Amino acid sequence: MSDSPPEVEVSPAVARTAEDIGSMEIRGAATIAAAAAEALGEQAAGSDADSPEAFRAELRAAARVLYDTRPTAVSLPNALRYVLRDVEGETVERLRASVRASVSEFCRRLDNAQTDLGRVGANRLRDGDTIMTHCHSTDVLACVEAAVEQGKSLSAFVKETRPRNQGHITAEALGELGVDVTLIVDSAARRYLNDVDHVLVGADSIAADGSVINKIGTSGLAVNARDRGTPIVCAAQTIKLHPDTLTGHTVDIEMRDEREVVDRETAEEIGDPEVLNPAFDVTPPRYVDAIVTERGQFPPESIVSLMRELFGESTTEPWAEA
Ligand SMILES: O=C(COP(=O)(O)O)[C@H](O)[C@H](O)COP(=O)(O)O
Repeated sequence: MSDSPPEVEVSPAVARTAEDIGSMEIRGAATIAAAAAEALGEQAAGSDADSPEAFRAELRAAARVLYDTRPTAVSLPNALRYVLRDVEGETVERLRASVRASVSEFCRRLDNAQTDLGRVGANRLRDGDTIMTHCHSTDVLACVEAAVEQGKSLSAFVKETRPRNQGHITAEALGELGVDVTLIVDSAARRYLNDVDHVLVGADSIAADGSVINKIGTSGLAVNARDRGTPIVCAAQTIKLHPDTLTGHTVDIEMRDEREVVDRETAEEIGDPEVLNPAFDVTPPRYVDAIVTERGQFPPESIVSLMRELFGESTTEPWAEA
């Protein structure tokens, strides 16, 4: 999180996107990345800055407001960095055009990466396989969609994923793809793991040691899957690789409002206990069989080489790029 407030006001479009990310109206790491990039584009399009310096200051402020929404998905700072890195121009008009081109290029790459990743993931799935999912990941759905396009017939156990029930979104999306869906409560996962060929999860961030940071409950599912001998695959575009972890930084786990877990009235009825609501957890690499990216699949322990190739040794704050 940034440590000081933005020095200039941001456009209503940026403020709206930031609010929607914070409230999870816009959610999921890839979707957040695309929305943040597009918001920078809207900031540029609507700017009436009278100098290149003022224009750049607005972009920096917008990046900070967007960055401060949710802390765990690294796709957000990676997207901001990507868009701002290539912004060039001596006039406001040239800068504006440059931001818009950069946003389009970013969104195009994001879409292509998901399609390519889907094909890689689909190759791991066989006709007649059963998968188990946790939360809602568009990268996971891309793998399933590609497998279905290859003519494979699949079944799925879908964990509901308390407290926000993102599993319902997954159930609907898989059903539309023609997958035979069974919805289960989170605590039933272990019971059905013997009937499952692959656990498929997404990621909000992948650390340099290959740890997968994803929706709370992923690590427990992975440990159970390992115990049952069920392979666990993480589908994650390279925008989920967390470059700061190369230099030893840890990933900040978002704590959300306790009212997502229990409403005020019920809390009072049960003696008003302390409620903790972490949104994500960390799955150590030894519980993950493969990380599927648009660049191929990797054992988690080797992801560090790809990370170095893509990001170098260190990164700056996203707004430092503008
Ligand atoms: O944990 C979540 C979403 O959490 P939340 O609902 O709290 O945002 C998803 O598994 C990842 O973000 C990957 O999603 P995608 O593959 O779509 O990027």
